[in-house]
Amino acid sequence: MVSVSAVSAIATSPAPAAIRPSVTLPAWLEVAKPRLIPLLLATTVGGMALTAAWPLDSVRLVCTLVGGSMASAAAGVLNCLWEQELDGRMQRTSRRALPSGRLAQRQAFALAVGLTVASVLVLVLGVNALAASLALLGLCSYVLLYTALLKPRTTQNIVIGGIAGAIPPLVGAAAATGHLGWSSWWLFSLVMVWTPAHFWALALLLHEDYRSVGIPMLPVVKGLEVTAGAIRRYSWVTVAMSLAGVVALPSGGWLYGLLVLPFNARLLQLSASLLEDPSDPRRARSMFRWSIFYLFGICLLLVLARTPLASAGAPGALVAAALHLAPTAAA
Ligand code: HEM
Ligand SMILES: CC(C)=CCC/C(C)=C/CC/C(C)=C/COP(=O)(O)OP(=O)(O)O
Repeated sequence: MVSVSAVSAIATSPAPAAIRPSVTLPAWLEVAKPRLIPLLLATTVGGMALTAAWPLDSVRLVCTLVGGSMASAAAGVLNCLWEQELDGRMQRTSRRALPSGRLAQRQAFALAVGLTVASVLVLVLGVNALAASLALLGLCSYVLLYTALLKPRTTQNIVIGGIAGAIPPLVGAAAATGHLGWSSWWLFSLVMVWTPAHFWALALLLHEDYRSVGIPMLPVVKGLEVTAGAIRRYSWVTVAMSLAGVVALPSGGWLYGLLVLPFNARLLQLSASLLEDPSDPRRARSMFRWSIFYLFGICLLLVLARTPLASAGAPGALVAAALHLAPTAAA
């Protein structure tokens, strides 16, 4: 896998073929796409923090994160297997373990099966059947819906295929409570509307690579301006959706609502800047990086909102303190 720093190189280098990953991972680890997993787990924890069952006991928490990581890793390996030939033809991915022959297909397949079985076992035995089923649904929707069906066919591949990446919050909520409340669907929706700004910013940097292999990503088919316009619109939708977190949280919504504002302001600023010059790789790169920081930030705020201080209803406490002080001041 190519790291973000390699993405930087893509954006600035006139010869993308010369790009090297900043860190070379062992082949078996690389195919599991490990760099994506921390953010997928952060959204899983976000899904948990939205439930009344937060905080979870540590065994359940650890089993969910281990099982979720293994399901995501299995999905990554299956994606690499499915796209082995395509990856070999794209400059960004041609050095991946399968196309470059560092890992045999049979070994990768055994790894994917092993990870899937282990993930289901950990989730069923350590969490519950709903969390296990949702993790399997996430895996299947990434591999079958996004990778096999949509990616080679439509510019809306990542909009509909975004379902896969939005499932981890549902896994988190299911792990916490055994069912899916509307607040878990809120975080699911937020990740879905966040995905276009995240991915199309990267696609602006990589559009020539996608064009060369005929993958109909939005900038390839509709051009850079249309893509930047779409990123701008989805950024607005993401901002609007993020604000609903104030009511989705069982407590501490006020703190979340306050602290999410700078994250949103920066998202809108970067999307406006990108629209001014969609061909500027620095702007696209900033947008891509912020998208990742943004979603981590949202999940962190959801957890912060459920800390005892925030849950105590601090605005109420502030008002009470002010009322208490007022007579003293008047006297
Ligand atoms: C359809 C949905 C998505 C698509 C098409 C997509 C696509 C991509 C691509 C192509 C990369 C570059 C990978 C590389 O360097 O090889 C990337 C990076 C990344 N994606 Fe996404 N993504 C999607 C959704 C998500 C979701 C839901 C998350 C987590 C919640 C996520 C987290 C990340 C992270 C953390 C990176 C940076 C990896 C690094 O440090 O190298 N993505 N994404
Ligand atoms: C619950 C569960 C297991 C959910 C799985 C979610 C999951 C693994 C989402 C990954 C989304 C993603 C990073 C796609 C990469 O696009 P790409 O495959 O087009 O990127 P590439 O060109 O780098 O291969």
